Amino acid sequence: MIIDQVISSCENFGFFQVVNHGVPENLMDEMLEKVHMFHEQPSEAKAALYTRNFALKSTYVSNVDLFQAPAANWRDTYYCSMAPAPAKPEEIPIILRDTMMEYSDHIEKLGLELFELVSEGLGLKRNYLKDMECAKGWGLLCHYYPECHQPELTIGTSKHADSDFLTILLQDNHISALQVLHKNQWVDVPPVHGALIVNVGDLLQLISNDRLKSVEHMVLANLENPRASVACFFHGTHLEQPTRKYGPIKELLLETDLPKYRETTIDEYIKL
Ligand SMILES: O=C(O)CCC(=O)C(=O)O
Ligand SMILES: [Fe+2]
Repeated sequence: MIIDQVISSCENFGFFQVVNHGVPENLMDEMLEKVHMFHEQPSEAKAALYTRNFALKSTYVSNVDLFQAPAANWRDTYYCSMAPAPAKPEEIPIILRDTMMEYSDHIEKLGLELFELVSEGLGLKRNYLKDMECAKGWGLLCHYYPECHQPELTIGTSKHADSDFLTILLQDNHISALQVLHKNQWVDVPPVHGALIVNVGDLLQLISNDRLKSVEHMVLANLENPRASVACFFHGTHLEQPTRKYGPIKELLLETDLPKYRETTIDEYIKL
């Protein structure tokens, strides 16, 4: 039953919300609280981490794509690489360290379970996506959207689909700012306390040959309060294996169903 629900949500919406996921609710609340605390420190306390050198495993930056994107987002991000080459504990800001390590243990388990469910839902062996190492490379993006005095002129996160296999998103409890595109309409995804959001990313769309669709989403800026979120990106192992190519999974191609994508490296896809 659960497998059917997961797969039909991924096919029809590109995302779903999950409860009873095994991540303790108080840990989720604590994680968000710590993200607020980290970002709400004075700039001097965060300056040492501020960099656009994304080869580093623990970084703080305003707008990852500031110099490439047509417009800036009203958003700052602390990024921490978790696998396969995790940041050293001492590289993680002390405010976030313990909570983040505990949270990431739970998220790793949940991620593996989700890849198992998706594999089975696609009619593949339970370990198929895990064996493809879809769950092997991942990191946490701790976003912060300060309150914005001109929200009608500003966007928190502009429209995009995630450039990964799967994202597990924890969003702040008190603000509805996330929207997903469904049948050409922007639909609010208001926070549900204790729930996590799972997005299909572009790479899962690619390897499933469009059977699953990545979901376009964005975040509105808001006047009243700052908002935090934590996105866990299962982005593959392109840093460690830059030449590895991904294409539609052969077992999913029926006689009438030709590959919609050619094989590509993740770096090539990201550049495009
Ligand atoms: O802050 C959010 O709710 C969404 C963040 C997001 O879309 C992303 O990190 O890709
Ligand atoms: Fe996203």
